[in-house]
Formats: sequence, structure tokens, C-alpha cells
Amino acid sequence: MANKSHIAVGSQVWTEDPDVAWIDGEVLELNGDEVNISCSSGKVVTAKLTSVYPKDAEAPTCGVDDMTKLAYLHEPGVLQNLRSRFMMNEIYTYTGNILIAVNPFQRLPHLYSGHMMDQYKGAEFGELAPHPFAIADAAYRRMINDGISQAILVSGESGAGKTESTKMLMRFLAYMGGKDATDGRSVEQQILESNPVLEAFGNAKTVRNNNSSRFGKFVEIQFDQKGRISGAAVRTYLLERSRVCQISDPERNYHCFYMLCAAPAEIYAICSGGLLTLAANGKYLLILGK
Ligand SMILES: Nc1ncnc2c1ncn2[C@@H]1O[C@H](COP(=O)(O)OP(=O)(O)OP(=O)(O)O)[C@@H](O)[C@H]1O
Repeated sequence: MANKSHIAVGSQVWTEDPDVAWIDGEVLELNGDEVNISCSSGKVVTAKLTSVYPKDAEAPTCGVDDMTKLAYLHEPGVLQNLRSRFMMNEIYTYTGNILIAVNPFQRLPHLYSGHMMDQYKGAEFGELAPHPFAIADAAYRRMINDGISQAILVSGESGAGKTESTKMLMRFLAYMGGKDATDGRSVEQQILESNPVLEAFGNAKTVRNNNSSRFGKFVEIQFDQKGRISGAAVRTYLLERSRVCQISDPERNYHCFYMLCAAPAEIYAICSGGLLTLAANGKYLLILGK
């Protein structure tokens, strides 16, 4: 927490700003509960002492890769650090063993290549730049070394990047626990291939996200004694059922309906000859047949 006693005339501080959330400046005057601040935008504002936070004037301009290294762990300090890193194309930052991801809204294939997976495999946590592969690797190694199941929780608001991050985690775990080439499709391949199917039936375009997951997902990946993937289970819950019959413009229904309409005539004929049913328990059941 910020210590308000650090605030004196001449101190570098953060204060709330209606346009940019937080703005930095220098304290000109302290009047009891109020502070006059000369902001970096050129404005002079008066703010309540309780809403002013000290700024670390010596913080590196490119930010720090772990927020626990920040001198002040308050909202403007955290946001400024994430912003500085984002400007340097660093979308991931640690807070201890938590990974914070800032959605880049652009493809960054170099971040998720096979070469990156090789690098993170077995690397000490914190040795390399913050990355979902590091989180997956740490969980995998703890499971192997301690023999205890591990869980990775991915959370954030709609459009934050949970689905994309989860796919990266699953890709890395499939890479770590994958078997050598075998006949047919391996379990890890099947896990990864289940994503497009689940997304077709449970994702839709919303005002916040063109591919918003309208259901929760619990993915369980089982490993054998040798650390190889032996099985997997995907449980879905809380599907937003009302979207099937009620959508407000410009949102859309579930992707599967549009895929069906866009499908070549012969596939459409097969599907509509069969049944596309919303089962009573809220799960979709796609039955193909005549
Ligand atoms: N790491 C990333 N790299 C590139 N693009 C990303 C990344 N993370 C998210 N995005 C972009 O942001 C969009 C929204 O991300 P995503 O679907 O993962 O959000 P979400 O948190 O799962 O949202 P919801 O809760 O609505 O399902 C993606 O479709 C993708 O275009």
C-alpha cells in the first residue's frame, strides 16, 4: 500500500484524471486534506490527499517484469507498469507466481512458436520473460516432482484473452506430455482439436468479443507416471441458453448456426435433414443423418 507520509511539496505523485484515469505530476502545495499538483499535462489540479499516490520517480521506463519489484504496489503504479511494458510489446507481466496478460489484439506468432516452447521447457520459473508457457511448465514440473495434481485458473473480464491463454497453456501441456508418433490421433491432438468444436457450439459474437465463450470450461488433463498424457475430460457449465432465441443487435447467435448456413449445399441438406436440437439440459446435440 502507498504510504501517504511520502507525499510532501516537490514529491512526484499520481492523481485521478477524468480522461486518462491516472496522471502524474509534482506536488506544489499541501493544504490539510488537499494537495495542489502540477500535472505532466500542464494542468494544475487540486485533489484530496486520500486520492493521491506517491510515484516512484526511479522506476525503469521500460517497466519491471514482476510487479513485486515495484516500490509502490498501488493501482496507478501497477497500470503504469503494465502500460510501459505493453509499449515495448511485452504483453505478459508477473505478480509473484501470477501471470497478468494484456490483450494485444493482434497476432504475435513469434511468442508461441515451437522454439519458444523448447526454451521454456524445464527453465527455472522467472529465468525467462513472463509467459503462459512458464506457468504451464511450472505446474507440469510440480505435478511430476511432488506427485500432486495442479490447477491453473484463468480469469478476467470478457474479451481479456482467457480463451487464447488457455489454448496456449493446453498447447504447451500437450507438447510436454505428448507421446511419440503413434497410429491414429493422440489424446493431446484430440484435446486441441476439441477447441474449435466447443467454440462452434458455445461461442458467439458479442459487443465485447467476436469470439466470446458463453460457457465456463473445466479442462482436466490426466498424465501417467512417466508424465505422458493418458486421458482428458472437458466439462462445460453455465451455457448462456437464452442466446439461442434472444439476441440483441449487433450481437450474434452461436457460431454453429452461421457455419451451418454457410456450409456447402450438400452438407446443409444432411444437417437439416437430421436434427439440430437444443437438449433440455441446455447442451447442444447435433445429430447428422437422414
Ligand atoms: N495472446 C493473444 N494474442 C493475440 N490476440 C489475442 C490474445 N489474447 C486475446 N486475443 C484477441 O482477443 C480476442 C478475445 O480474446 P478471448 O476470446 O481469449 O477473450 P476471453 O477472455 O476468453 O473472452 P470471453 O470471456 O468473452 O470468452 C481473441 O479473439 C483475439 O482476437
